[in-house]
Amino acid sequence: MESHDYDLLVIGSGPGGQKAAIAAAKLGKRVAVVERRGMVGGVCTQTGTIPSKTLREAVLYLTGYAMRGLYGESYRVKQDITVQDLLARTHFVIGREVEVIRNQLQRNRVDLLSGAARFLDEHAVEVLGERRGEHQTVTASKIVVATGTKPARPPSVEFDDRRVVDSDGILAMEAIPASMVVVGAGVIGIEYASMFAALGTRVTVVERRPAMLDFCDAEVVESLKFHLRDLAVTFRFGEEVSGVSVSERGTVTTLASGKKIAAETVMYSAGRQGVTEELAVEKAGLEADARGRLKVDEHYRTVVPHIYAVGDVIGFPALAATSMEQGRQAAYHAFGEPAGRSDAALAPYGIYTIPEVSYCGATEAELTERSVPYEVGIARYRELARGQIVGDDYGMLKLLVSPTDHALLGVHVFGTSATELVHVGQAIMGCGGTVDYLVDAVLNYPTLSEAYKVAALDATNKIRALQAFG
Ligand SMILES: Cc1cc2nc3c(=O)[nH]c(=O)nc-3n(C[C@H](O)[C@H](O)[C@H](O)COP(=O)(O)OP(=O)(O)OC[C@H]3O[C@@H](n4cnc5c(N)ncnc54)[C@H](O)[C@@H]3O)c2cc1C
Ligand SMILES: NC(=O)c1ccc[n+]([C@@H]2O[C@H](COP(=O)([O-])OP(=O)(O)OC[C@H]3O[C@@H](n4cnc5c(N)ncnc54)[C@H](O)[C@@H]3O)[C@@H](O)[C@H]2O)c1
Repeated sequence: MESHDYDLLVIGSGPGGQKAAIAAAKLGKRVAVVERRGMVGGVCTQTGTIPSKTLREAVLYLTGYAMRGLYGESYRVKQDITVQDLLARTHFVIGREVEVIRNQLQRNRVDLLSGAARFLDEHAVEVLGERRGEHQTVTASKIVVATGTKPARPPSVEFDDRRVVDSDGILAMEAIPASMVVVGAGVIGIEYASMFAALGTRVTVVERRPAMLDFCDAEVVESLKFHLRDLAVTFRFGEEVSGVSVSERGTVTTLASGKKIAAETVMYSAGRQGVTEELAVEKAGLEADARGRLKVDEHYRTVVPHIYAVGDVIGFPALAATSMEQGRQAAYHAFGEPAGRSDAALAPYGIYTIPEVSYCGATEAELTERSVPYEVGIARYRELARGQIVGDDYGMLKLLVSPTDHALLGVHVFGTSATELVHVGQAIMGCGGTVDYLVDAVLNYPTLSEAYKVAALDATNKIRALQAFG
């Protein structure tokens, strides 16, 4: 180990890279992270999770959307919302987050090397700085690749970062468009579609598949579609974009079916590509697949045992939360530190649409497919005092419960604070708890968490009613 500059070299400072670096530093290892200038914190902090979630918060606040149930449909905090209003908050949060990350790395004595990394061999990496000729070679006994993804850009479409953009380009928009086509109804597409719809943009979502977010609870997705349609979103499912033409007057998106859609802006959110091209992975004995992703084993080891890969560059589930955990697990494994394995089946999903969606555990469709019997318990926010107080009359929490042993099989939440609430159910499932705990528990009042008790009572009442038949 002593012959190398570092015990661990991490390539990429997104959530996966950060946690790998800090975990190794806490084990007393000499660690460095390589990151390009202006990208500290990764896609997560600079162009993905943090900006999109801050933008959403700014949209919710300034449009007064969440309060319209209380004060009426015309309620606004600010009449003419500008891009500057929205982006000011985003830039502020990004700046603060970058400071936090830099500080955490510094106080854990992790070196931050500025530049683009490229493998020279399986232990050596060249770091190319911004200026010509500015480069250094570093060696490490273990390496973690956490280089993430970038938006996939179909070669047939000309992105001009003004009228035809992807989720990176949308953050540099100059004005809020009156109309927009969103290509791809994945999580990114639907999150941005709902933000712009709340701002008053006429949004058309084009999706090749016949449905969206099909991994979520079908009833929740139905409710979400209903809400988005109510915000004037048009869905074109089962339709493929065949081309986009641009002129000074705007864009025209042509679908394979022959339909044409005129809009001020087109936002592509049709998948992402692993960032491995510039890394020269072949020099280290690695090979990326057609989508730029690296293959790993259950310990996040690539085919070269001292090189690990974590985060979006290894593909599904490609979330900030899972990337962080993979980073920590990889570092522990690399240095022989025992680590408990987190149960992937209990990793929650949080979709920051307006309204938001979150779930953990199984869906009804999965349980039906596996012939697992379940009972459903539902709580509607409009019947909760807190639901009334916050003006959410559409939210709901659904529990899927085993009628035999009362185990909690899944939690699905739609509406205010869904992404926070889901963790109560996750904790119960993670600890092998049952719905009976919720039936007997006393919860703060008035809260949205009370939904758990209401839904638990609903489920157990139904189970009891069935048992009456013997
Ligand atoms: C619009 C959007 C919204 C999202 N919202 C959410 C959300 O709400 N919740 C959630 O959990 N996830 C969300 N995600 C996904 C989340 O951002 C990713 O899962 C997460 O960022 C992946 O982390 P990572 O560690 O793989 O690295 P990334 O964050 O992808 O960062 C990788 C870093 O590696 C650097 N890098 C690449 N190549 C090199 C090189 N050769 N040399 C040096 N550095 C290099 C890049 O510059 C980049 O900074 C969102 C993503 C997008 C795009
Ligand atoms: N809240 C969150 O957790 C969150 C938020 C945003 C992103 N993410 C992560 O980022 C990743 C990338 O998200 P994404 O939405 O870009 O990718 P995705 O692959 O999930 O969705 C892309 C969609 O575009 C469709 N599509 C592709 N080409 C098309 C075409 N020509 N015409 C019409 N439709 C087309 C695909 O059928 C697919 O449904 C995901 O893995 C997601 O987990 C997570």
